[in-house]
Amino acid sequence: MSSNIKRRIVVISGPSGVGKGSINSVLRKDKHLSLEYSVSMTTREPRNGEIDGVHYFFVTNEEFESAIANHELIEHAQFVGNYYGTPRKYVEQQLQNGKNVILEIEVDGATQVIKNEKDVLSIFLMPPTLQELANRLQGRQSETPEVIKQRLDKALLEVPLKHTYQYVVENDTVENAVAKITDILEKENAAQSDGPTVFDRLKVMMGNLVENNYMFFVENWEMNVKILRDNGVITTEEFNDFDAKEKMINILTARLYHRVLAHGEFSDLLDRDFVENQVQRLMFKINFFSIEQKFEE
Ligand SMILES: Nc1nc2c(ncn2[C@@H]2O[C@H](COP(=O)(O)OP(=O)(O)O)[C@@H](O)[C@H]2O)c(=O)[nH]1
Ligand SMILES: Nc1ncnc2c1ncn2[C@@H]1O[C@H](COP(=O)(O)OP(=O)(O)O)[C@@H](O)[C@H]1O
Repeated sequence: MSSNIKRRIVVISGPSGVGKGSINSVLRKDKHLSLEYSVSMTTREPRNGEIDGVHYFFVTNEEFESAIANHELIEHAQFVGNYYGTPRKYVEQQLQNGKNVILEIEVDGATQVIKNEKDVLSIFLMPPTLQELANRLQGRQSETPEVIKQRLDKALLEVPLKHTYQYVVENDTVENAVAKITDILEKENAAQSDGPTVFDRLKVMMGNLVENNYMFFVENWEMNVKILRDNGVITTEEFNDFDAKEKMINILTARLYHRVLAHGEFSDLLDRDFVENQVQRLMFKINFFSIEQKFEE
């Protein structure tokens, strides 16, 4: 394992039926990602084809409640009438074995993990539309119509919480979503990349774009920030630390990367015309009169 690799707890959440299981089963086949899947404990009944100890540890309410009492779970939550929880021992073992551990858990549990565990990488999966989510849930034929309705209602409560995750990834196709999540893991040094990541290549392209097309705005921004320093709005140290060109490149790269993760074809990030066109719009979101940047989507 090279020195800069940092193994992580990878929390992947998203509404029931969005495609978490489908995506995770593809990700886990990619050995270079070193992903181990945390098998959760649940009181839900097994679905057709689900195997105890593989898909879940299927337990009774009493067994689950004693696991809580014995502090055997990293987190737990109730979801549409059943308990779900992550056994601590396996996660800690896998991290010690130099593996990343995927926790496929709902939002309440994810909030506990993000709060209590260190170095968590959190990803929220979104469907292209709510109708598509309903189609997938119905298409899976794993729940009764009543439970499907309950799960769709729960989805309407979970989707607004997606911005509490570091990354929001749309599952339009499993292939596109897997490409995005693979790049995130490599970008976050949770997995070895055998060359520059898409994020790295986008940042180089963005640097060329800013140098060739936007230096007028960089210089203008530097002058405005100098006025802030002269008027005592910012300190000399803040002024000296401010590099408008680097800040613009970083802002534009991060915003475009996150925008395409949430809705778009991942390979477009390497298409110069696409990037140039998107940057023209993103430039309007930069506040050239401040060093703090607050983006509203
Ligand atoms: N908090 C928590 N949620 C879990 C755990 N395991 C599964 N879940 C979540 O519980 C919800 C219901 O899971 P499941 O009944 O398998 O339905 P699915 O989402 O349609 O696959 C999903 O959002 C899962 O991500 C766990 O260990 N802890
Ligand atoms: N990108 C996708 N496009 C169309 N159908 C999908 C996609 N991803 C998953 N599905 C299907 O949607 C249903 C729910 O997927 P699943 O992985 O069980 O979701 P989750 O684990 O999030 O509940 C399954 O029938 C699966 O085959």
